[in-house]
Amino acid sequence: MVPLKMTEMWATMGSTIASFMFVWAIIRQYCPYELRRFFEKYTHRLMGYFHPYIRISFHEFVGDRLKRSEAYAAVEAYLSANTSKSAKRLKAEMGRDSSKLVLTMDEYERVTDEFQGVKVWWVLSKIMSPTRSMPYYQEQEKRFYKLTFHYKYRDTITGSYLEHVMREGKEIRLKNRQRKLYTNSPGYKWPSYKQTMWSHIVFEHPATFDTLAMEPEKKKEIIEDLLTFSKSKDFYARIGKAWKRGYLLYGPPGTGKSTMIAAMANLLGYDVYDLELTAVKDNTELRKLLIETTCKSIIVIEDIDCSLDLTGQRKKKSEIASDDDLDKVNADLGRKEAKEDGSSSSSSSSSKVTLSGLLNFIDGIWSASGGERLIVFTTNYVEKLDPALIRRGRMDKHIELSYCCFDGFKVLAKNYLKIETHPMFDTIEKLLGQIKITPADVAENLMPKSPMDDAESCLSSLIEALEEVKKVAATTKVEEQKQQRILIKENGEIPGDRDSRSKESQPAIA
Ligand SMILES: Nc1ncnc2c1ncn2[C@@H]1O[C@H](COP(=O)(O)OP(=O)(O)OP(=O)(O)O)[C@@H](O)[C@H]1O
Ligand SMILES: [Mg+2]
Repeated sequence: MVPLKMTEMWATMGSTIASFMFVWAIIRQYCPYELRRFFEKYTHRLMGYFHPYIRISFHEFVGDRLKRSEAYAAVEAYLSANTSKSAKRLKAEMGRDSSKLVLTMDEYERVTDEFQGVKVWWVLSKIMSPTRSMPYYQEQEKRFYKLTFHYKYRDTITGSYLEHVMREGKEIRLKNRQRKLYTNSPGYKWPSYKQTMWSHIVFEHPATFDTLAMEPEKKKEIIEDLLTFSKSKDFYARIGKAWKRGYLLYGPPGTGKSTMIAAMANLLGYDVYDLELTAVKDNTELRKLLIETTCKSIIVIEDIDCSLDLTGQRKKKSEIASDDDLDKVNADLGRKEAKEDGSSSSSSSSSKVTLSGLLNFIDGIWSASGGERLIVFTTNYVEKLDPALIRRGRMDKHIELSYCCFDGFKVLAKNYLKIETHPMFDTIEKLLGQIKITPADVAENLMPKSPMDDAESCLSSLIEALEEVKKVAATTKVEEQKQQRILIKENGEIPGDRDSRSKESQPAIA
C-alpha cells in the first residue's frame, strides 16, 4: 500500500469531519427529538473511548423547570466574576435589581480557568428539548454550563474545585443581591395568605463609616470588630457559640446611632430587620419573627428603653424584696416569665412580650438558626435598661455615641463642604472643646441654606451657633449655682443629682 502523504492525510481527515458535520447538521435539523437523543448518546459513548476528558453539566432548570438551579446560578456568578475578562463574547443584562449591568459569557463561548495548576474549560451551551406540559409538540431551549477537564484530575475537580466554585459563586451572588429593609410595623399589615410576617422595601441608605463623624480610633476598632465577626464562621463553630453578635449603641439623640446601623449594614452587605417591639403581640410572635429572619442581617430594636416597660416588670417584684434579694429575684424572673409565656405583660403596652421573651429572642436556642446575624439595640438612656438585657454575651459590644468632637467635625466638613482644612477650624476646635453639641446639630449648620452659601459662610454660621450654645450653657450654669446656694442657705440641703440626666442632654460647658 502506498503511504499517504501528509497533505493527503489532512485532506482525508478534513473531508471526513466535514461529512460528519454535514450529516450531524441534517440530523439536528430534520430528525425527531428521540432519534437525535439516541444518536447523541451513542456518539458520546464512542467518543469516550478516544477522549480522555470528563464533562460535568450544570443545567439551568432541573426537573419541572419551576425553580432555577442554585448550582447553575452559582456557576454563572463565579464565571461572570472570574472569567468575563478572558471571554471574547459576552452577554450584557440588567441585574435582578435593575441597578447595574451584569456581564456573563455568551452562548457557546468557551473560557479557561485554572485551579491548583489544573486547567479546566467552561462552555455555556443549550439544547432544544420538548416540553411535556404543552398540548402540542413544542421545543424549548435548555441552557447549561459544561465543565471539561482531564480525567487524571477527577478527584481535585469534583472535590475542591467545585466546592471552591460553589462557595465563591454564592458569595458573589450574596454581595450583588439587592439588600432589603424589613419591618414588622403594623402600618404594613400583611394579608392572611401572605407567608411572611415581615414587609420590606429596598435598603438604600447612603451612610458609610467614611461619612460617620466620630473619633478615628473608635471608628477603626468598630470596623475591625465587624469585619472579624463576618469572617469568623469557623471560629464560632469551634467554640460552640451561635454565629451572632450583639451591639448596644447608646448616647443622646442626634449622635448617629441610626446612621451607624446603616453604615454597619453597608460595610458588611447585610439586610436590616427593623423590629418594632410594641407591634409584636406576644413571645410566640416574637419567635416567629426571629425564625423568618435570614442570615447576613442586622436585627435592630431602636429605643429599647421605650419599646416595652421591661424595667417596670422587675420593679414590681423588687417592691416586695429587699435590695439584697433583688439580684436573686432578677435571676429567677427570666425562668418564671418563660413559664408564664407572656402572662406577665406590661400594663403600659398592648404587647405581651416579656423580658424573658426578649432574652430568649437574643440568645435562646432559636436564635442560633441561620447564623451570621447582628442584633443591635439603641437607647438614649443606657442606665434605664435592665442589666440582664445588656450584659456581655448578650450585647457583646457597648458603643457610646457622644457629642461632636473636633475629629468628628472634620469628617462632617469634608462630607458637607469638601474641605479638609480652613483658618476657621482653630476657632471651631476651641469651641467644640468647651461645649456639648451633637453631630446632627453641627451637620445642620454646615448645610448650605442657599445656592450663594460657600464653605466660609457655612463655617461662620456654625461658629455663631457654637457661640450661642456656649452662652446658653454659661447662663444655665450660673442659674444652677444660684439655686444651689439658695437651697443650702434655706435647708442646709445639698441638692442631689436628680436633674443631672436632663442636664446631660442640654448644651452645657464641658
Ligand atoms: N456621628 C454622625 N456622623 C454623621 N452624621 C451624623 C452623626 N450623628 C448624626 N448625624 C446626622 O444627624 C442625623 C440624625 O442622626 P441619627 O438619626 O443617626 O441620630 P440618632 O443617634 O439615631 O438619634 P435618636 O437617638 O434620636 O434616634 C443623621 O441623618 C445624620 O445626618
Ligand atoms: Mg435613631
